[in-house]
Amino acid sequence: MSQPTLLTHGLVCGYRGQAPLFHPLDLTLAAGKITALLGGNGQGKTTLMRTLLGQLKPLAGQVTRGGQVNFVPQRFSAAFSYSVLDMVLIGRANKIGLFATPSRQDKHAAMVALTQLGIEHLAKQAFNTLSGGQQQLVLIARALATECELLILDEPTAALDLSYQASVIQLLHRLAAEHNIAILFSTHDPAQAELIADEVLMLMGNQQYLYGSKSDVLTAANLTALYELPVQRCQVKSDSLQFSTFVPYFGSMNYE
Ligand SMILES: Nc1ncnc2c1ncn2[C@@H]1O[C@H](COP(=O)(O)OP(=O)(O)OP(=O)(O)O)[C@@H](O)[C@H]1O
Repeated sequence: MSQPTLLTHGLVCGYRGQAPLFHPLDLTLAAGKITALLGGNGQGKTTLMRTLLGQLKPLAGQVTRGGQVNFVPQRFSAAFSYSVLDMVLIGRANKIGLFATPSRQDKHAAMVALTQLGIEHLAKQAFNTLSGGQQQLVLIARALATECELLILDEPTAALDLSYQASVIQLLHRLAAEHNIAILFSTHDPAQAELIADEVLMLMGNQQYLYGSKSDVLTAANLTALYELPVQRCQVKSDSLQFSTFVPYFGSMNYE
């Protein structure tokens, strides 16, 4: 078993005066492993992530962090008109030190992160003038530049076109496999979890959740129960491709 980078024991999340979002959770995020977080709207994915990060206090239980954690939010509004390069350099603030200016090495690391996401051409542009999807890529680059041990990403592909979705999913896989980073990412797309996750946490509503290996948790039956619509596992086979994915059936209406 890889080294745990984050552990929770009996963790209960939620907001004061409201029922807990789910039953006590023992979660292990281990180096080199990817955990996908699925759940319907409002089931508590963002709340869980913010609790793991220490931004929200648990209602009960403990979170133990064993390394540097970085977070990629869904959205971020910058108070000033930073350039994209400056935004990524902010990710290295802990390495640069108070009142120091970024070194050549810091700028190189920031440019490498932008290049890994295929957006180095945006380096000089103002962050506030980018599209939502471009901003999302910059936030991922900023997290990459921190060289952290655990990366938590809130729907990192939500605003991205299919091509950038593929880049980000491949990048997450590479970060875990080659750099031994522990990754937790939330998604509404079970096909992404199927491609790269080792473990899956599925928030089912009514305080219930399923947590375990991808093969145990990410099944058509569980997804059908989660989304309350039929979801089928499909095998895609052609001369050059072979993979398994999930296809939802969007209702009984006749769309012709
Ligand atoms: N600051 C807050 N105070 C009180 N309740 C909140 C607060 N933030 C979120 N909630 C509630 O907590 C529940 C979980 O919200 P959360 O944002 O964690 O869900 P989510 O699974 O991330 O949803 P989505 O998939 O729509 O992003 C929701 O019912 C939401 O209304």
